[in-house]
Amino acid sequence: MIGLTQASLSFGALRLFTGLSLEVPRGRTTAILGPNGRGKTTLLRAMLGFQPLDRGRRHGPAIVGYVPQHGASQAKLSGLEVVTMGRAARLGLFGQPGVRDREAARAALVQVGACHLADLRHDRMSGGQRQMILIARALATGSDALVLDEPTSALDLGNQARTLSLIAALGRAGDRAILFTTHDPNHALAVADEVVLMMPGGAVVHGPAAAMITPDLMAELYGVPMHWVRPEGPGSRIAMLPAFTGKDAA
Ligand SMILES: Nc1ncnc2c1ncn2[C@@H]1O[C@H](COP(=O)(O)OP(=O)(O)OP(=O)(O)O)[C@@H](O)[C@H]1O
Repeated sequence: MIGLTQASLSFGALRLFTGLSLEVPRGRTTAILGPNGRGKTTLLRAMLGFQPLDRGRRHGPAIVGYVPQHGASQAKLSGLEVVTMGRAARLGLFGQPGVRDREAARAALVQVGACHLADLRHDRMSGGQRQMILIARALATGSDALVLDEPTSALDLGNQARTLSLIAALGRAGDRAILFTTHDPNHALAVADEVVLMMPGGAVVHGPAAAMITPDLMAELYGVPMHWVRPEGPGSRIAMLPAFTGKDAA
């Protein structure tokens, strides 16, 4: 569906990836993890076809639903108007959205549970509301591929949970290739089938989420010890946390 074949990219001495082959098929969800500045956004942009490669090939649909990191507010546009912008790539140069485009936008709002935001100005929405509108805009493209750059990073815990549940539900529907970046291994483990680790030093490894989200690999990725926390009780979920010295240190 969407992927790279034998792809290499460096910025001067900074080697982002070399000979990387990565495929996100329809019905699968892939998460990308790596330290700050390692190249996660650039890898997404390469998958989208926005970032030229030094070597190798990108393949995928011409139209991809894209949710950028900290998506800018679309001043003065209503929620529905922002979502309708997702149809732009399907209109001609001077084309105006028609009935089908407005229907697609409304359907996307329903899908993310944000109909109540249709008439609210995007620049007056909270961060979580804006994010739902930007995800709806990506869905309104009608693309089979959905790419999200740190979709939870600016959100409170409630909105993180809602956004993760939505991505997981879209994944379970099985009709899209989904790719997202995250700084939280727990989010990757809960939502993704496959995980890509952009290791310090230039290596990129990928595989099934359960094989990639381990204390050893996470410690190597982030440079701090990591450990599992196994809570008890119904509804609890195993979590991976970094070890650090807190106020209770001896
Ligand atoms: N067009 C460019 N030319 C040169 N360097 C670039 C270019 N685009 C990005 N970089 C550099 O590539 C590196 C990776 O940036 P990128 O934004 O992809 O990292 P990231 O892993 O998404 O970071 P973060 O977790 O902080 O969001 C950074 O050092 C950045 O400055």
